[in-house]
Amino acid sequence: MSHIDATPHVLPQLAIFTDFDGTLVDLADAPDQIDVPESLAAQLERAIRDLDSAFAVITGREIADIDRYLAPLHLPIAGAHGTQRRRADGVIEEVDMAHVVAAEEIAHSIAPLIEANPGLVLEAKEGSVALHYRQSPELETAARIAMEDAVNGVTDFTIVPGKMVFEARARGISKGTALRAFMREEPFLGRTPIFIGDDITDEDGFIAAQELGGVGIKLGEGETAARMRIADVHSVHALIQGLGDIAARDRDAGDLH
Ligand SMILES: O=P(O)(O)OC[C@H]1O[C@H](O[C@H]2O[C@H](CO)[C@@H](O)[C@H](O)[C@H]2O)[C@H](O)[C@@H](O)[C@@H]1O
Repeated sequence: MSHIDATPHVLPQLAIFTDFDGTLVDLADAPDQIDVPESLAAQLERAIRDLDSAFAVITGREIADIDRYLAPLHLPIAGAHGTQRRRADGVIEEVDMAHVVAAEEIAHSIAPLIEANPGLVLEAKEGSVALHYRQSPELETAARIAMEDAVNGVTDFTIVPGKMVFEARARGISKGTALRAFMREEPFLGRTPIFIGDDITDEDGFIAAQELGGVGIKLGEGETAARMRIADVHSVHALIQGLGDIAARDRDAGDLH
């Protein structure tokens, strides 16, 4: 008679990194119109406890935005595409003033286009700029040209296209550099990184996670470097909760031996 080993497999200790818009919350018509489920913060808090706090948000938004949407949580966060970073010990790293000034100059150059086209939305962030055309898709080309002109006027900035948005950020900074920085620190150090995201700006995060022995998980369709895919925001919530449950199970099993 064959013997089936019923012992559950023990997962490596994971560090979970996730994007915010389109991954933790569904997309909306404008940045301030997202619907954040009331239960989300509590649900994340439970999973994060089970993951020994090895959980961070890596987003294009500013840190303050995520704090507001996930209150009362105060997570490790990389904001503005890696320009800002709050470490797990709560310390917020200083943003390079040159990047702050360059982003202000870009926002200033774009301002006349916004005044002439109320359907465009400009988000001036600390060290990066987003120009949204979701409400006026016919202005995509005008938005791209205006961003290119503005970025050409400053040193060392680049444009990353996102979902109905052109984002300007400093060269050499990305979600990948942010993930790598977290992975050099406790409580992430030595763990296996997983990065979950939905957009082109998340590709650097997928690549970094995979180069560090982990996995990128892409939500939805489209070309990607990520090795795995997930269907929707609801499944992301379920995945995070499930990984937390498994981490708790493995820890309890370890305690018994
Ligand atoms: O890295 P993320 O957390 O995905 O942030 C990327 C950008 O997300 C936001 O814009 C996107 O979501 C909006 C709300 O759903 C949507 O209206 C817009 O079209 C999307 O591009 C945010 O406003 C940006 O600052 C982030 O960089």
